[in-house]
Amino acid sequence: IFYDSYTGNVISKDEVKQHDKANNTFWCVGEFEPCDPNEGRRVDGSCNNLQHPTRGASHTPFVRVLPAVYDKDFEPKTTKSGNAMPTPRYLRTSLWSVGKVSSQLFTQLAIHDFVFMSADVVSLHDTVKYILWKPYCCTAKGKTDRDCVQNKIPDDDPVHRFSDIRCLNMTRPESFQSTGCVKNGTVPERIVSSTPLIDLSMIYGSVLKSLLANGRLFKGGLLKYENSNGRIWPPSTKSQANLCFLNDKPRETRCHATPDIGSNTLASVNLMSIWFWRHHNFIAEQLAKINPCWDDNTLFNTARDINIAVALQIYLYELLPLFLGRDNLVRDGVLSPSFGYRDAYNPEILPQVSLEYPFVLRWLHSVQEGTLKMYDTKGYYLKQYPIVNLTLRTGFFDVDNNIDYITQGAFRQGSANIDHTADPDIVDIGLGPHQRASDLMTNDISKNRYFGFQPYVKYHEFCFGKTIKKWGDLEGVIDPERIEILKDLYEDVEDMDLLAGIWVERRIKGGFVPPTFYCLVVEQLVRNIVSDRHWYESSKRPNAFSLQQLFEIRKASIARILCDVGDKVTEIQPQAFLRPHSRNRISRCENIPGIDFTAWKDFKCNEQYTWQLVNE
Ligand code: HEM
Repeated sequence: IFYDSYTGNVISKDEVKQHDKANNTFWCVGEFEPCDPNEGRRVDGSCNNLQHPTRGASHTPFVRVLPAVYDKDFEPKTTKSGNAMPTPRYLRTSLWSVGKVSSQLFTQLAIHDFVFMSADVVSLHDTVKYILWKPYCCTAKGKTDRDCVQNKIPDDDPVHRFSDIRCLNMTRPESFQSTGCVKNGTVPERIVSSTPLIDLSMIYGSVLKSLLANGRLFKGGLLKYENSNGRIWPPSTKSQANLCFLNDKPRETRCHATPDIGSNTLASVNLMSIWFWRHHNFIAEQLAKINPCWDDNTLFNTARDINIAVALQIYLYELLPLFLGRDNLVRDGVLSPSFGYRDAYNPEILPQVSLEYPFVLRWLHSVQEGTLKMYDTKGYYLKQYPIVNLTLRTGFFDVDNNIDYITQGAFRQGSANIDHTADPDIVDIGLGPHQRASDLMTNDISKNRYFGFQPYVKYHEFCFGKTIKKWGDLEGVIDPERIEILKDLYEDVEDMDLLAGIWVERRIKGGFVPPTFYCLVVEQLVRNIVSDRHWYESSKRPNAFSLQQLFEIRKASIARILCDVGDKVTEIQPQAFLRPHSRNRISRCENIPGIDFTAWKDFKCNEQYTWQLVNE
């Protein structure tokens, strides 16, 4: 059955032909088998909501927490008085100091996991577009291409007053309008290729065909794998021309050919993808030992279901409470207060992502350290490497034991501190050799405007019910010295960009993140839980876990994953998102609890197997 990706309505073969002619079928048309209410989670995300089968699939619309605001022709809005807004780079350099301050609390591993959680619901084309497809935005040609955004650098810029760089490259976000699915002249609605729910899109992809071709081994429920230098890797592309542009050839050759090649992008996504890829196979092997008569399909589907549940369990119950506050998350319905089932499914809420959710996660760019530190297995510091030079460079991990040392560093090195300081590499290099210069956080403010987000004060009102009309109303929300800077930057408090407000807010009570960041992340997580018919804590979903199985999933931890599939990890601290300290000592893996897979023992299968053995 063919569906219009935007409206979700069934369309005819003739209409599909029109899209073929316009060369936009990939974006605008979804083709799905009829739904079976008893089927598990589909890779393409379709049929999650039985009344709206396309919702939950890729290339379907985001929701907006607040309606968009744009100027004429969907250009970014001006100030209340009609003047130009302050330039993104000027805002960034004014609101952030630059330097290196390590968190004494959180590890780099926590940041790796945050990036992986974000990557599950977005896709790389908006960045690839200005790196590869339209690299000319800062040239004269860029002035005439409507897709191009030229982020100006002021002449007195603290860094580039010493260089000739006066513009940072960017393109507008791809939308249903830009891809030709919806007519121009309507509010631009963002389009991405991942499925909107958190379902390990980076491992299994978002298209069944790709999973079958590039993922499944069709043996023992396993994902395809390769053995290189004694390590297990996801399958790699054999073509010289591949996405890993920064591989330092001829030594570095590896590039993943996984169902979603986005696994090659940021170093964090890459590492987490390698671990969760291997973790699928680890689970499948355990299940095969316990249930020797399970066929490949049963092993694969059960391993995938457990792998997704483990990822969610770790995001919700291990990662997020550390940053957002456990009590806050229980109060707001993100964490279940009990160990047992949680049946929160509501078919009236569609499985979608808010446009604001992945956007506000960009605040974490300020918590990214510029260098990855490398340690040996005994915790001796060896060396470090700039993380910005590892984007699209999978080959690096496969040489010189780098993956071993980087894995050790992930749980020993601090993240950047949560403060008013951003790492110099993140704000002046950003994309490494992919661009002459780039500032991730300048792009973030610029994207804020191209997404048409309402001003910060409107989101503050949405989240906390408090109207802010004058600078004085921000007392208690933002420190006075930050308000002083903001006053110099913006003509009026109501002009302040959403992200600028988040950047300077005081931390939330009981957690470490800005309150409006908290509000918009929680808003999405709750939507996720109630709109996902296959939510792992539910007792009513198809093939739901037994209570005993769910209790086992609750034991999952990032430390255990690294013990099971990390390279040369034999000891680690139990709470590996936190730096080791006296109550979180590095100890041997044998002491880290893990899932007991006998909870999945299939007695029918075992009876039959025993019977077979007896007869033989
Ligand atoms: C070295 C580290 C990192 C690099 C090189 C990097 C790079 C980028 C780039 C190039 C973009 C697109 C910017 C644009 O709109 O033009 C981006 C967006 C984003 N980044 Fe990062 N990033 C890094 C770290 C992080 C971290 C730690 C997080 C934590 C969650 C994160 C989350 C995001 C999110 C959610 C987006 C928006 C994606 C989208 O909406 O398509 N990034 N990043």
